[in-house]
Order: sequence, then C-alpha cells, then structure tokens
Amino acid sequence: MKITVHRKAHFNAAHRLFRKEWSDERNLEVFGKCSNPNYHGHNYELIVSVTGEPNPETGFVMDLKILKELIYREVEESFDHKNLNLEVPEFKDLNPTAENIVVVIWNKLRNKIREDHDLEVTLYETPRNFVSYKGE
Ligand SMILES: Nc1nc2c(c(=O)[nH]1)N=C([C@H](O)[C@H](O)COP(=O)(O)OP(=O)(O)OP(=O)(O)O)CN2
Ligand SMILES: [Zn+2]
Repeated sequence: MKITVHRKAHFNAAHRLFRKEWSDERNLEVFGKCSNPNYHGHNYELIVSVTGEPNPETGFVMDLKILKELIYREVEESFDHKNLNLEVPEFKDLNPTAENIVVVIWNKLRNKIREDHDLEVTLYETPRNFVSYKGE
C-alpha cells in the first residue's frame, strides 16, 4: 500500500526572465513583464510530495518534521528573500522560470530522500500559475 505525504512551504524571491543575448525589446516580447530589467518578486508556494509504503511500526511514510527541516535547509535557506538571478548559483546561467526552479528544487531534494520513495514537487509562482515535476 503506497501513500503520499505532502508538505507545503513558501519563499519570496525576485527574478528576471531574459536571455542576455537578446535586446530588452525582444525579452519583453517573449517574457512579458517578467523581463523587467529591474527585477520583480513572487510569493512562491511549494508542495513537496513523497510517496512510499508506511512503516508498519511508526505508520509514517516519512516523518513530516524531517521533511519540513529538509525543505528549510535545501530550499528556503537558499531561495527566501533572494534575487534568484544574482544570488542563487544554479540560476547564474539558467533562466529562473517556474519550470527551471521546480527542477532545481527537485534535484536538491531527490538525493536527500530515500531511494525507494517517489518525489514530486509542485511550485506555484502565482496563485494561478503553477508547475510540477516528478523526475520524468
Ligand atoms: N511557462 C511559463 N510561462 C510563464 C512563466 C513561467 O515561469 N513559465 N512565468 C511568467 C511570469 O514570471 C509570471 O508567472 C506571470 O505573472 P503574471 O502574468 O502576473 O501571472 P498572474 O497569475 O498574476 O496573472 P493573472 O493575469 O492575474 O492571472 C509568465 N509566463
Ligand atoms: Zn516573474
């Protein structure tokens, strides 16, 4: 029997979507207002979902307190109140789109979670725009 446990978290961060080899006009055409050269912020909401068999002794798939601390260490500490383009090394040469952010987060968490557990990460960039990734 497999069960999925979910933990929500959030971080606030600034970003700019752009390609440096393109003009500001071209970036505006493709990335819209998220290409503002002076950056802008989002309140990102994160859902980390871990699927596995519950341990028969504890009833836990994974201790949610441990998952909470893991998300804090791996995601919130590095991303919260940061400029993703300028302060988070993973985005030095990678456009911080919701798609790229969710993959970076998944990769940071994957090797910290038991191999026999499945991992899916869902990231809300705005209340209506969200992406999810499960490593496929
Ligand atoms: N495939 C993607 N498309 C877009 C991304 C992205 O990361 N992946 N990002 C953006 C912007 O960064 C942002 O998400 C859009 O902001 P906004 O248009 O303000 O979104 P809202 O949900 O607030 O817009 P409403 O019009 O109020 O619904 C754009 N595209
Ligand atoms: Zn944006």
